[in-house]
Amino acid sequence: MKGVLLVNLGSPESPEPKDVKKYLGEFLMDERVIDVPLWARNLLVKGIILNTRPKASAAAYKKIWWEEGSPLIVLSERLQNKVQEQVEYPVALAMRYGSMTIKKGFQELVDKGVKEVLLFPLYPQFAMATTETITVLAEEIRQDYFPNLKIESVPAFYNKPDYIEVLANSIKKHLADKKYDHILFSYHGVPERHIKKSDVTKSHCKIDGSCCVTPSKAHEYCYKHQCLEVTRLVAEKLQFKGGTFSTSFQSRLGFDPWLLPYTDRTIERLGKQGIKNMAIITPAFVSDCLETLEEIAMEGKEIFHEMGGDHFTTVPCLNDDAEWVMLLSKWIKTWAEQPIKVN
Ligand SMILES: C=CC1=C(C)c2cc3[nH]c(cc4nc(cc5[nH]c(cc1n2)c(C)c5CCC(=O)O)C(CCC(=O)O)=C4C)c(C)c3C=C
Ligand SMILES: [Fe+2]
Ligand SMILES: [Fe+2]
Repeated sequence: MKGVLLVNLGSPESPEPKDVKKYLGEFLMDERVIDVPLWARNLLVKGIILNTRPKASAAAYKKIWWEEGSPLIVLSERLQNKVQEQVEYPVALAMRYGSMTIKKGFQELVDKGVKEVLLFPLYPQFAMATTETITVLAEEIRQDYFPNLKIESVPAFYNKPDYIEVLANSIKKHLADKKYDHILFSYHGVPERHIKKSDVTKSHCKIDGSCCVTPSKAHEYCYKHQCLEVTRLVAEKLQFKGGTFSTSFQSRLGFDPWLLPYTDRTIERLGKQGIKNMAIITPAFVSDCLETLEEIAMEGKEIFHEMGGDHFTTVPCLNDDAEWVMLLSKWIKTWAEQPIKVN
């Protein structure tokens, strides 16, 4: 039998500093997230970040936490349940970090008789810190605990026409009665170094403003290219006029150069330039989370108002949107009809 494992990032068990510290410890000690040698990662994460950040992060989590739990987890569960209603194959949910492990997800499927799994990282764009860390860990778990299980992974789907259509429809629906002079597409950032490490050609990605628009094999794994493509394709679909939309990158951590321009500075600049009404969409996330509900909808809004802006609208992530559920279900059914292609 076939089955599906949806995988998202994960969240702390609670918004208390001790749980946030535990979560950040697992997340940031991942060599594909903070990609420095182990001794340096230990020093940076265990020596510095875990002694300073959990308190502030916990305060941020407390502002967005729901009665049912972390928005990211609750919204991922709603998505899983709705997809399960549409497909006949078992659909399980796991998180890369935290207690809802990939191992438990595989076990749940195996217990239902599943022998072939569609591993579905819930990220439209490829990144070493998201898609790759999931597929690598899933393969290790398969080898160690489920050697007979066959796994096929879903690659980044950033440019699939049906995905762009669903995303565009959701934006159109949410902005129908809103005032906006500018739309900002804000994606989670990554250090520039990650882009270079993922460059399969080893020479294409110079992050010079032109490599991402010059065709290359590197783009199959270029996070920046894939983000820019989502902006371009959605803008084309919704016929946004040039100059009325732009792209930026949020949530940087540490002192390395991250992808530019930064979202907070872009919001500030737009406000200073006299934009009075702005809308912001966050297509790197399929579920609303700390980064959209706090960093954008609260902090971003505050920056914009401080700069003299009037209306600041945030478009929700796809979450459990009906068209998104239909699309995921369609992809799963199409996959299930083909012989499995093991990675
Ligand atoms: C597109 C998805 C994501 C990428 C790429 C990514 C990279 C990345 N993130 C950090 C550090 C942090 N991220 C944090 C939260 C967070 N990150 C993502 C997604 C991506 N991260 C999500 C969905 C969330 C929210 C999780 C939730 O529980 O709601 C945090 C924790 C919050 C905080 O303390 O600010 C950190 C830290 C790095 C270093 C990185 C590297 C490429
Ligand atoms: Fe992150
Ligand atoms: Fe690129």
